[in-house]
Amino acid sequence: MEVGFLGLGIMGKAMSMNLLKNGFKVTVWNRTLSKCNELVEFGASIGETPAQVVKKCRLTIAMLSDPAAALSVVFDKDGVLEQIGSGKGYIDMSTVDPETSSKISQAITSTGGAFLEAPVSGSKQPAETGQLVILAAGDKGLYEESIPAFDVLGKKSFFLGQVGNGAKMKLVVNMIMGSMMNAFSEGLVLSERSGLNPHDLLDVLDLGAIANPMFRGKGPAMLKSNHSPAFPLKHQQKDMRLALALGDENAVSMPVAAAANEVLLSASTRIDPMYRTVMEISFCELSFPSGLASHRRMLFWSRLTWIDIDAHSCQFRKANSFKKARSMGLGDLDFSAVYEILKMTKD
Ligand SMILES: NC(=O)C1=CN([C@@H]2O[C@H](COP(=O)(O)OP(=O)(O)OC[C@H]3O[C@@H](n4cnc5c(N)ncnc54)[C@H](OP(=O)(O)O)[C@@H]3O)[C@@H](O)[C@H]2O)C=CC1
Ligand SMILES: O=CCCC(=O)O
Repeated sequence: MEVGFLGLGIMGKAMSMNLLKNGFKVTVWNRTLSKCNELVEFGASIGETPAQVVKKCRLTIAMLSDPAAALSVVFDKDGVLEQIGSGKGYIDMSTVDPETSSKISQAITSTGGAFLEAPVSGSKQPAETGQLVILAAGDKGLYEESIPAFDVLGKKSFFLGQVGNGAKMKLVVNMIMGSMMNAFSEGLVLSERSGLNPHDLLDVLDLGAIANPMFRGKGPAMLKSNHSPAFPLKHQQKDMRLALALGDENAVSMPVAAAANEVLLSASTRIDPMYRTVMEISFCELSFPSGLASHRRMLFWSRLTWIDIDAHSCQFRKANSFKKARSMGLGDLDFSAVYEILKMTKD
């Protein structure tokens, strides 16, 4: 079976690799085209544009960051719409809102093409091992045709009916998950500050009624301040924002989710630009290694107080290397980094 794959981020790379390893012919495209090279080593072909991929493949899967990316890949020049039509199927597995999904669906089906939304539950590791949970909705015929691919990508597929239901289910799940991560992080900070050993807390939680794979998997790494990204913070905030909008549309008050969103939002909008500034400071520090002159220069560049510099230099030290730190913001770290933010705001 030949499939196209658009978007080779954390998830798309793992999923397309999985398809290749299981005997599928895969043609890949990514906005940053160089990311296709690793897949080519495993037998993938490259399409230079989304339109080229769709032209070549009867079935094309997309795994893109957010609604803007999902729309751009379909509607922009050289996009999916230029080549989709009767006899071809498009499956968007990105996490987006129901409106985005419906807009894409209408455009695809108006050409005679078939559309399925199929967001997934599960992160980097389940994507690598084919253990995702697939939340499909839309064209039932396309769903059935896609089952061989879904069987490789996931451990269970749900068909949830009309377009929008897959997106809604995914947003509800991630709204719960984002609130859980915030509560978990607060619990870890509270245990530390009140004189308990947070490792004991992990053991206690794991033996009780709220034990779950997320606390078990992420807890020990969080206590080591290891937040290498599986599910980026910026995507969790996007999902929380979209879930809150869904709550608003349905007159559901969600104060817990709204509070969790505030923490996620402050991470990506308030702290992230400061974090980037620290990267600039560090460049200065390299150019002017010591003395008052360099300090003044740093202050001039950053427009922050010394206290800010100290606080954010701590964040800089958490990045594994200077090169990595330069190219990352906090939003690119795993969503478990919300723990660091809660620690900082409670300092
Ligand atoms: N990571 C996870 O645990 C999970 C993620 N998801 C969802 O899956 C989707 C992908 O997540 P993930 O792989 O982690 O994200 P990444 O940030 O790792 O990858 C995002 C992908 O989208 C592409 N992209 C971003 N903006 C555009 C644009 N304007 N036009 C074209 N391509 C664009 C990126 O291209 P480029 O390389 O050029 O930047 C990259 O291929 C998201 O919707 C996320 O919410 C769902 C379940 C789990
Ligand atoms: O959307 C991301 C979900 C991450 C997970 O299920 O662990």
